[in-house]
Amino acid sequence: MADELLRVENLNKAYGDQPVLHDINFEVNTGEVLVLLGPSGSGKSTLIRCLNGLEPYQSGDIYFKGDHVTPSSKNWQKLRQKIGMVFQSYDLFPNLKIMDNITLGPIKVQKQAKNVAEKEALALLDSVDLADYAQKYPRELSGGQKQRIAIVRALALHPEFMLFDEVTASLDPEMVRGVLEIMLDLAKQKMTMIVVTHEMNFAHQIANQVLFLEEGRILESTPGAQFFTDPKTDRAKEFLQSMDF
Ligand SMILES: Nc1ncnc2c1ncn2[C@@H]1O[C@H](COP(=O)(O)OP(=O)(O)OP(=O)(O)O)[C@@H](O)[C@H]1O
Repeated sequence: MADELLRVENLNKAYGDQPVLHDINFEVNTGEVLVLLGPSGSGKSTLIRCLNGLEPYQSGDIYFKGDHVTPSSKNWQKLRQKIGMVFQSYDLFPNLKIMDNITLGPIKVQKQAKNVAEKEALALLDSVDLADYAQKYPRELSGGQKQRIAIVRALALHPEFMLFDEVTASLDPEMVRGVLEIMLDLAKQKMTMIVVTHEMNFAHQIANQVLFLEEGRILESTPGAQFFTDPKTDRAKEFLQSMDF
């Protein structure tokens, strides 16, 4: 397919002798948002971590823009540079100011000139209404602000797609909206994303495609618009009900 960005074929993953992902197959097209849903322990985080090379997997194939990538290969390094990842815990460096947290990667890894990296960081900070915080330390920010910085830090590396793993799960309710709005904006700008979330209204708004996992298997792969109005499986219906959707 012309605009296919990522394809996963028959991915299997076990922790020790406990299988956690079984024959996972899916693809994501450029500009699309794939939302992973499923009960706790169904394997969503593990799948995201396999895609980013944080977890080895036992078998299966991953293709990026049609190229086969394997964790031991050079092109895997290239793939990782194209991926922006944001986790539940923001992982900002506590001893670095916000500006330095954001520009560290662009300067050290991508060899950008400091003034160029800082100019872009300021523009990104401005886009999330945090330009005034450039010279502050992470401890001076709220959880929601830190998470917005974590997103900006990932964007500063010019990723071709973004992985978001429950980025609002540890935030106070009043902080959640600001972070989700940034993700909705990114979707409008056609950033390709894979998103794990427990926020069903947000998932409904953002998903082009939903993968519903249970016990490490994809029970359904359904267009977002349909999943939330007419899921294919009873398990997905029960799941949505359990999430008060
Ligand atoms: N590092 C690990 N070592 C061993 N087992 C693990 C490890 N990480 C996860 N698991 C197991 O793998 C399975 C899938 O976990 P995973 O965290 O991927 O689920 P999840 O769908 O993201 O759950 P949640 O919604 O609660 O975050 C679970 O049975 C979990 O206990």
